[in-house]
Amino acid sequence: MTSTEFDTTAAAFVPAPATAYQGDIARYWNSEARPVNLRLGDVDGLYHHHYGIGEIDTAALGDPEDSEHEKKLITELHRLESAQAEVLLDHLGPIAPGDTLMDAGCGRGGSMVMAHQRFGCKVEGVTLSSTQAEFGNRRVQELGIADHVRSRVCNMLDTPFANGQMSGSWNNESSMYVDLHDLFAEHSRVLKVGGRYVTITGCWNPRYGQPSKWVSQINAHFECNIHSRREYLRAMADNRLVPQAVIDLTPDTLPYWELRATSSLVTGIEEAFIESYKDGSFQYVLIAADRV
Ligand SMILES: C[S@@+](CC[C@H](N)C(=O)[O-])C[C@H]1O[C@@H](n2cnc3c(N)ncnc32)[C@H](O)[C@@H]1O
Ligand SMILES: CC(C)=CCC/C(C)=C/COP(=O)(O)OP(=O)(O)O
Ligand SMILES: [Mg+2]
Repeated sequence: MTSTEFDTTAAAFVPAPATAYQGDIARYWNSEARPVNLRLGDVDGLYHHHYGIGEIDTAALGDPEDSEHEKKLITELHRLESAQAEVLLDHLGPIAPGDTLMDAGCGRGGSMVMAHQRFGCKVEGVTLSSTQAEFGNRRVQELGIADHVRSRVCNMLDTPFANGQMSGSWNNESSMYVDLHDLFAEHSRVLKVGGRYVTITGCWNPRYGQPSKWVSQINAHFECNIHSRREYLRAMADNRLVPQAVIDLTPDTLPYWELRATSSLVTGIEEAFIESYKDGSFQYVLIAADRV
């Protein structure tokens, strides 16, 4: 094994879940195969489990009566999901090819591939799902980048990485499955001083008062526990993560949801996202923080 290669035996090891809840989440993602995720990923081989941002390209969508319309709609939804990951990566700051990044809750690995393609760096992903880790590792083998990008089955609250090993780390729609104090303690441990942490997440808005019925519906749909914006900022402050940018992406994600609601790939959760974003009870937020 050369110094640039990963030890793939570590990627194949599947530990027992730390809690019964984590076992539920592992089972959930092991059996997930929704067309809204797989058909979008098939567009260019980047498989995401997050949502999209940006304006709809109506010219690319063309005429709704066109026989190719559904295919164009899928391509457009996928473009918006990749645009979301690009915005997350924009906020990591300068990353060098010799750096390592951590993707906490990496899903099928689309964001990790994009990070490597942009920075040339190593990317370590952790997910509770062995199906997702195998999928991600197969994909990077096909792309010939398995020496730089690796997924493993691992609890993001208790990773095998060394103190200060990471130049940057992120959660892309994966922080609603864990306690935020435990999560940010782990990011703070693995990040070097001066490293950057970024999250894009859905959070309930403290200005609304308490989680709305729509937020409760989203929690039940995904078996997750959405936190408030206040909780994010407090848990970061308690763990040496100092926000450098807090961006409300809610207006940028609404077009994605409104377009998705017209597609054949709807899953039934579209109304809860659209209504909660519109009534102000739920927000789609990016937070970038410096590890100090
Ligand atoms: C909605 S998906 C997001 C996937 C990915 N970040 C993306 O943008 O495509 C949520 C992910 O969080 C992971 N996850 C949830 N709790 C976790 C934990 N305690 N440790 C590691 N991964 C976890 C799940 O396994 C799943 O991969
Ligand atoms: C913003 C919030 C609250 C996200 C919850 C986490 C989640 C399930 C994200 C999308 O995953 P997915 O891409 O598998 O979902 P879907 O099948 O709906 O596209
Ligand atoms: Mg999806």
